[in-house]
Amino acid sequence: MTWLESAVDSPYGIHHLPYGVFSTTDNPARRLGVRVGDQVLDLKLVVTSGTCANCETCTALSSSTLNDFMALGPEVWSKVRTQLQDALTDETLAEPMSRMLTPVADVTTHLPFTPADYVDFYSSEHHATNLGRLFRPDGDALMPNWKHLPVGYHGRSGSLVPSGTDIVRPQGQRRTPDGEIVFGASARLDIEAEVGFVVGVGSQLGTRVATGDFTDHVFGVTLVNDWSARDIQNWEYQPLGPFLGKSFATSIATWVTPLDALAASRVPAPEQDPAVLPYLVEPDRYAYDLTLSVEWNGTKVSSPPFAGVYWTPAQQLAHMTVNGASLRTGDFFASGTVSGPEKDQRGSFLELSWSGAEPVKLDDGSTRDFLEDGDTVTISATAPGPRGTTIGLGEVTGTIRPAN
Ligand SMILES: O=C(O)/C=C/C(=O)CC(=O)CC(=O)O
Ligand SMILES: [Ca+2]
Ligand SMILES: [Mg+2]
Repeated sequence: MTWLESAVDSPYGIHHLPYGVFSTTDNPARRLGVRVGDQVLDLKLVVTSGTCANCETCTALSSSTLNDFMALGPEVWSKVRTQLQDALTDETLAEPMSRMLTPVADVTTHLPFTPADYVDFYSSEHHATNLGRLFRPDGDALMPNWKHLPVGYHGRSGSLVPSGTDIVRPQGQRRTPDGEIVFGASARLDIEAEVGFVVGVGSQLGTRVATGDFTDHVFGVTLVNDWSARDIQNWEYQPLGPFLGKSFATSIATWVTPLDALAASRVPAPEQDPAVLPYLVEPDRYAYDLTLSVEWNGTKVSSPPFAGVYWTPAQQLAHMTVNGASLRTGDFFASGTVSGPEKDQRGSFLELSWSGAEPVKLDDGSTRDFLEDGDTVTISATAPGPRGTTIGLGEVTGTIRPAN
């Protein structure tokens, strides 16, 4: 058991230990931290208090971004995680280590890693079916390729922002219902509740990553809100996919949950029919049992279940490298909007309000279809941890500011 009282029975207990980058008013330098209970453990102080003379791992842990540590690979990740768990349960270290803790309420968190490329998939069958109905009511809801490959698009990694960043309402072109082409602030600003995966270990250009090698490359998981301007998107997207309707900002949670922490949350992934091509077959097909929660101005409006998503992150990784495209440390790929079969499991407001036909009621008595200026959306998630514990993923939140 840990000596840190706030970590006992906490969704941020020693079974979790997510990594982030933080600073404080006293010390504005960005440094790596591990969240434990209601505290942040300063990894730079941990390293400097030890006797190690700049080994690769200690140098990486003294960095201002997770990239160097993520590049070291799964053996190092596991070793450091075990060492942290040992230290946090060693009573003799309680006193010296307490001096390396800062309350989470007193820190500012930043983007935890320097993003390389960013890819967003479209892997929830319920979401893709709903969007197909709403965007293309005259065609089949699912495109003919959808069950054969994880559909995705390249996003704009420079517009990934940390949780808490205000989101300025985007402006752009759209077509009015009368067919007029106009320019202005988006009137259909939406969210997408997603789960993101951070690549630690890269790969060589010209080679591919097998589904079974997922855990050799992926460091951890973080929640995503892929803000989407539906009016801009609906006019621009054919035939090359989303562009300016999504690239104005994508928010990510600032705590990265290591994959090791989610070992107990593995559950069988949905069966796939038709059978997939051999490069998408998984030696051990599993999903992660994360239940997301979407709050709109404090009202919980949805609980999207990630375990039901049709394409797994291992398949997404294999697909995005099957042509020989290389991976780099800091690459980030998101699941796509997570929507379940039930109405209160939909991961976007476009679906929840059925394009405005069924407004969503908030606890303050107001109703909404799309986002208004001043609205705040917070996405959080829980997962089962080992031995009956719970893991709480770091939340991703953002508030809408008026168009410039
Ligand atoms: O069906 C479409 O044309 C568009 C779909 C999306 O907007 C979804 C997207 O960004 C991918 C996802 O989040 O699932
Ligand atoms: Ca998306
Ligand atoms: Mg976006």
